[in-house]
Amino acid sequence: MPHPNDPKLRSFISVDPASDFPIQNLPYGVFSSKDGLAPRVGVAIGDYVLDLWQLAQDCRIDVVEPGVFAAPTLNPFMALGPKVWSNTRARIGELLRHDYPELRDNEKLRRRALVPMADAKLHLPITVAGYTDFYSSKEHATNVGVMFRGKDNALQPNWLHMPIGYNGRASTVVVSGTQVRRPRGQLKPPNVELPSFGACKRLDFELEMGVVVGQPSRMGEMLSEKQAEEMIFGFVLLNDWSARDIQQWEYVPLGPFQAKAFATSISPWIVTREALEPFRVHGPEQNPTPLSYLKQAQPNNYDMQLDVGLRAAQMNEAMRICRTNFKYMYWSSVQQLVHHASSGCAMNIGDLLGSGTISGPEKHQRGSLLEISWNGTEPLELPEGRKRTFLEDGDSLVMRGWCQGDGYRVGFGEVEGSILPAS
Ligand SMILES: O=C(O)/C=C/C(=O)CC(=O)CC(=O)O
Ligand SMILES: [Ca+2]
Ligand SMILES: [Mg+2]
Repeated sequence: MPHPNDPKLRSFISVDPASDFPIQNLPYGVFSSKDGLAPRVGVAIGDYVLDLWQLAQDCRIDVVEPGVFAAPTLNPFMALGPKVWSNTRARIGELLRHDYPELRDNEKLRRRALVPMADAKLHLPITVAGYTDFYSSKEHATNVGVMFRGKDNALQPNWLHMPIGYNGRASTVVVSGTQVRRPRGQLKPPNVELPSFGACKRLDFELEMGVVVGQPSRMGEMLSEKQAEEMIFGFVLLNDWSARDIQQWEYVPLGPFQAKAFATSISPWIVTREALEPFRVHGPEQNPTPLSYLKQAQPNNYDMQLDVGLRAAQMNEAMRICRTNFKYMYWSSVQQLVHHASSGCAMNIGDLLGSGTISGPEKHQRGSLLEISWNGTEPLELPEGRKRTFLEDGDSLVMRGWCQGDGYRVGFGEVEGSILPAS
């Protein structure tokens, strides 16, 4: 049997080379369709969603209990562990191959199991157990540090020794397409003496990737690089919406709180770690050498292109405002997970780890408006004379990500959200 990542594989379903969802990808999600059935587990292939519950009911995927695919969340499937994840993906890849007749030639089953993407509603794919957000792009941390604390205190002394993070809110993680209401909070601009409570005036996005943790670790247990890697089920695109004015006033000394608690958006498709395997690369050199528990024996970064578009209410299409790459991250997702468990903190199935804002060395690689507009001092020019320092009501933000293979791409689709006025 060919390897499920083989670039030569083709499906009997025709897939455009520019599609994010060729047979080499097979990302998992939760969907419902016009048939009135409850939300269940599916896999994206070209312009279709493959209904895994229908396939399993028909005994076509015997590696798992059909019940796990009837669930409105991937948590029960993730609980089965990496061997089952891998065997299931291999079996789905086999069923979709152009030279494998079992599904290809069974018209009745095909009609039940292949739902046009256009008819599918995509749901939040996991029950988010906990949400942690890191701060692992050196370029982003330096830019924010310069703006918030000045050039001499930009990177704090701990930053080069460990992945810095904070515990965020799982309760407000939403799926792409969910509208985001402008938050209210305490504001105290530097030139004003006392704080007031009101609508955020400096609403921002943050371009991030999210790691979906698919296996638990025990309280008190440390993780090796290998153990941490094997706990990672896959990745999603993540937008850590941020209220910069609330953040600037509240963050000392415990870090972001309400500024980042009102909404975090993720893409509906989880691209598996296994599908990203061919795109592994080394991250930037780490100097000083990390303490031994954080050392990496293998490359744990990914060559993944990322772009962000902004569409104001009056614009027909989004304008690209950032183009960067996940490979620039200083601390890898594996190091973040190892560090997260290093005190004995238990990890749960369904934990979501934000990578931290992904910026890069160049100006066009800045992953937030805070950096793009340099704290509001260099407005971004949109078509027809419009300008932006931060997000306005009605603005829509779209993030995309993909790894480019030879003649195909392994992509994430998009995470989109638009801004509603404060209530
Ligand atoms: O105070 C600071 O230095 C800034 C902290 C953040 O903005 C937290 C955050 O979300 C980090 C990130 O996404 O990289
Ligand atoms: Ca963030
Ligand atoms: Mg958030």
